[in-house]
Amino acid sequence: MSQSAAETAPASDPTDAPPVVDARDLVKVYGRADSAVHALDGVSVSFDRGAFTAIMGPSGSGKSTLMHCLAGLDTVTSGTVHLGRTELTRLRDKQLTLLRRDRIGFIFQSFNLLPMLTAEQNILLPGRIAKRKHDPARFKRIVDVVGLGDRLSHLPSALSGGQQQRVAVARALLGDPEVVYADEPTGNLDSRSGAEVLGFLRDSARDLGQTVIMVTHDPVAAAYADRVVFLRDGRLVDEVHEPTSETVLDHLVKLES
Ligand SMILES: Nc1ncnc2c1ncn2[C@@H]1O[C@H](COP(=O)(O)OP(=O)(O)OP(=O)(O)O)[C@@H](O)[C@H]1O
Repeated sequence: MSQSAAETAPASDPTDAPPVVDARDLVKVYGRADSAVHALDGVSVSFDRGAFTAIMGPSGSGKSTLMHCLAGLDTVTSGTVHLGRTELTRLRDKQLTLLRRDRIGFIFQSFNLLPMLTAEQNILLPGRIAKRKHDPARFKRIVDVVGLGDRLSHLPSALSGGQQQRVAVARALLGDPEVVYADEPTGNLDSRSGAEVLGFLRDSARDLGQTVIMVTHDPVAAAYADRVVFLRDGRLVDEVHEPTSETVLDHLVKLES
């Protein structure tokens, strides 16, 4: 780069930015000796800021294990996981709990809302537990984006499945986490509500620079991502950029054959 170009380059050139999440040579073995299962068998993968990535593969290929190891929900047998500059795989349980609370957002298939709290209280709960002040402008923006404005005082039981998952999405996004992990986020939703939730995840990546990593079985859901990585037998075997449901399905069929 010439000197003048270097002088005018933005202070944080995204091409220089380290990945938000970086996994190197991950191995996860469950059980011992004869009953040992190599759920992850040397996986190296990284995820850039603002990227929406889907993890796919046949049943038992290691998708959930990979996500749990990336998110510090499970320990690895060997290998490293970094979140930014922090090596998760070196942290003790208490430090991991704080890291998950403060730096990671989670969205689960079963929504995981507290039934006695309103939608608004559910969205604000992680911040209250962490004794973090929330940014009212961000709260309003996220609630508007996910279309919950007139439902905030409702209990989860008075909300549809799609609305409950939107509460979970808003809850995951509010604290401005470095990464959001979504585990089959549309598994319990009809196709229209599922499409809405996936649209919010895609928009949060594009508009808010949110890094999103999603495990899914559904090629239609994966097509909302920027990139799909494929696992088979605990190994990363393929990836597709700018996926469509057809290209994802083609790859899955090849993997299963
Ligand atoms: N706690 C555990 N103890 C023993 N084996 C396990 C455990 N968790 C997962 N496994 C095994 O590890 C392998 C990978 O499982 P994992 O759940 O990660 O796959 P997956 O791709 O998410 O599967 P699915 O699509 O069916 O949810 C499988 O062989 C599974 O049986």
